[in-house]
Amino acid sequence: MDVLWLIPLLLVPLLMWSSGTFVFYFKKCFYVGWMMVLALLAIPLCMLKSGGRDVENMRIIRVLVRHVKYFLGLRFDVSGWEHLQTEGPYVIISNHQSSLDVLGLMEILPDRCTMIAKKELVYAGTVGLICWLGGIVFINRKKTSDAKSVMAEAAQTMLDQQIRLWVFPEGTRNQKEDLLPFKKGAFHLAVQAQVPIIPVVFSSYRNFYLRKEKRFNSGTVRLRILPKIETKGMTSDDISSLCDKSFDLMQAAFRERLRLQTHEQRAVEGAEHSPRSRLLFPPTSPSETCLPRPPVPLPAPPPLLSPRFPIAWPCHEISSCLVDAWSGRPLARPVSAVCPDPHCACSSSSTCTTTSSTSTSSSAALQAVSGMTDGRIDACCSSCMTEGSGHHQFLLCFLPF
Ligand SMILES: CCCCCCCCCCCCCCC(=O)SCCNC(=O)CCNC(=O)[C@H](O)C(C)(C)COP(=O)(O)OP(=O)(O)OC[C@H]1O[C@@H](n2cnc3c(N)ncnc32)[C@H](O)[C@@H]1OP(=O)(O)O
Ligand SMILES: CCCCCCCC/C=C\CCCCCCCC(=O)OC[C@@H](O)COP(=O)(O)O
Repeated sequence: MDVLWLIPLLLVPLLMWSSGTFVFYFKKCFYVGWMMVLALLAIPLCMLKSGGRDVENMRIIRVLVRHVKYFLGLRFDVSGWEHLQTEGPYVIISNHQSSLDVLGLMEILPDRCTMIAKKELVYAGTVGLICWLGGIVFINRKKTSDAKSVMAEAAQTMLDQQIRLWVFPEGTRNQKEDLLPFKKGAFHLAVQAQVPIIPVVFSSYRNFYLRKEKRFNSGTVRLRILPKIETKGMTSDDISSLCDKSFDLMQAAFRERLRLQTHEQRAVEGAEHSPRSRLLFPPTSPSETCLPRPPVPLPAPPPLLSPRFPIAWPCHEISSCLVDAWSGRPLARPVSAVCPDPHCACSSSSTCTTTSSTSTSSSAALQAVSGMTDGRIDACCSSCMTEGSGHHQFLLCFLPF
């Protein structure tokens, strides 16, 4: 009888280990439950700090939410921080896949920034109350005229109180492999207030979170903050083109990342099916911005590295390269080199992927760099890296014969 309580204690880890569906529900319930608890904790803190509804309460909410990702096995990889360094009010727009977006949002949420949300959220228990305390602007999506006047008021408040607003212009959650057409409210808002728009693109969650298939694994979300779009001097006549421009920019970034994700996923699936498959796992967090190729020679190799692999990356990068699926041992040596591809003066990582891994020019460049002759370049990682020197580099995988 005494040991009966042990059963659920053992059952949970067992089910977590054996059933993906159980993990899905467990994590979802944990997420909702824990957010409710955190909100309960945040309510008195916000009341003490501001005495009521105030955008400054978002600071408290941001701090409280930031650790939740660790419980869910999520990582956020942010690029383009510099674009958020903009003074004064602005409108942030981002794609919207799930309530998990809140975690990414809180990773980069600037000061004095709150959101536009559907009015139903205010009834979500403690979460609803904390949303209200955080100054979230609630709109009735079913009554466009009401929503429009609330947003017009918000435009004025943004200016009067120097507030930034985060809008999900898709207007609803969307797990498709593309963005939904944008609603116009965010663009009216920005034009009415004459403030810039900062687009933020969340990478697709499909490699770790699938609602229909009931899968919720660990994974990395890439958040890409794009350069701001100015609206000064624009009028309501410009709304459609502003909306189209923002959509096109975000869709291009989303699709580009999706292509890379597909590439990575195929590589992982290949590894699972072949004992000695040679796979390429792009490094986890390289800078995504490549500088133009410098007209200067390669940087001098750092000291204390193997003379055979003079510009080898540190150990953790080896796992980004070719790995034996059974033993986990690296099959290839990662070596960085200035990309030999003449087209690689790129502004985005998609251009980098065009470099053929086994091209003679790559081989020649690698051999020139490392003096290695008894092997071949097996693959070229799909992301660009920018060294401290400003050199645009690639991670090449050298496979010894
Ligand atoms: C400690 C624990 C704490 C936990 C805390 C967690 C806190 C985090 C909370 C995170 C919140 C996340 C919430 C996410 C959501 O709720 S998403 C859903 C709500 N958001 C939206 O709907 C996005 C904004 N929607 C819009 O902007 C729409 O445009 C809307 C105003 C609602 C109107 O919608 P609709 O009619 O369906 O579409 P259109 O865009 O086509 O508009 C119709 C015509 O109206 C014109 N229009 C739109 N807005 C305006 C305006 N402000 N002023 C003037 N005219 C406007 C638009 O141009 C269309 O006309 P035309 O076709 O151009 O002639
Ligand atoms: C007693 C009430 C119980 C309510 C329980 C629900 C509480 C939710 C709790 C925790 C999640 C925390 C994050 C909340 C933010 C959710 C924002 C969100 O994602 O809203 C969806 C909305 O954008 C679009 O809605 P639809 O896709 O159109 O539908």
